[in-house]
Amino acid sequence: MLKTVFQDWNYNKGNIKARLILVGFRIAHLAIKTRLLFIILIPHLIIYRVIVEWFLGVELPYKTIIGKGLKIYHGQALVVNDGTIIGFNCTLRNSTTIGNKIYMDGNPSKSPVIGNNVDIGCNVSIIGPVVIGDNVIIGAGSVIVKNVPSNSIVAGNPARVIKFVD
Ligand SMILES: CC(C)(COP(=O)(O)OP(=O)(O)OC[C@H]1O[C@@H](n2cnc3c(N)ncnc32)[C@H](O)[C@@H]1OP(=O)(O)O)[C@@H](O)C(=O)NCCC(=O)NCCS
Ligand SMILES: CC(=O)OC[C@H](N)C(=O)O
Repeated sequence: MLKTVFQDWNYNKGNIKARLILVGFRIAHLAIKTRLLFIILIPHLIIYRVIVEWFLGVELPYKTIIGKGLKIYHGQALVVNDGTIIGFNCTLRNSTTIGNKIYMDGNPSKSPVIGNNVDIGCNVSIIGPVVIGDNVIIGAGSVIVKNVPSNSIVAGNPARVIKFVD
């Protein structure tokens, strides 16, 4: 866990806000490991929620699974559903939502699964049980409701592949 914290720290050089959010998140995430850790971490979970969610406007729930080396640029209005899985070396930006959808029968869908080295532009919505491959760039303002292949650049609403990268 310390290795992950150091990697996040290095990846967010000069970005004190992202560093604060990620140290808080990594500690909070330990609460999923055991019931005892959850109980010990209750004060931290409350402080994390109030500072990061209410004051900084970033909803990164402690249950979310996120690989090391996450970058958060301009962390405003960033909302991630707690069932989301994000790989390593990914980037999140402002005004982005990663979440599920509610079907007509009232049941929620699964949340997105995002691969490694995925750079998500600003104002992006990734909704539903979609899988995003590795080495992907998602253009600003994209709406993603379908799977995205690895090694691609996608953009638009609905998002489409605009390029494949080597
Ligand atoms: C997606 C992105 C990486 C593509 O960059 P690129 O590889 O240089 O692509 P190009 O500028 O050559 O554009 C290729 C085509 O995709 C379109 N396109 C590019 N970005 C787009 C976007 N965000 N939404 C819709 N279409 C887009 C272009 O209009 C162009 O279409 P055309 O071939 O019909 O003319 C980039 O445009 C982008 O959106 N990056 C996000 C960065 C970001 O969020 N910055 C904000 C910082 S807070
Ligand atoms: C708003 C802006 O251009 O930010 C640049 C920043 N490096 C990013 O990619 O998020």
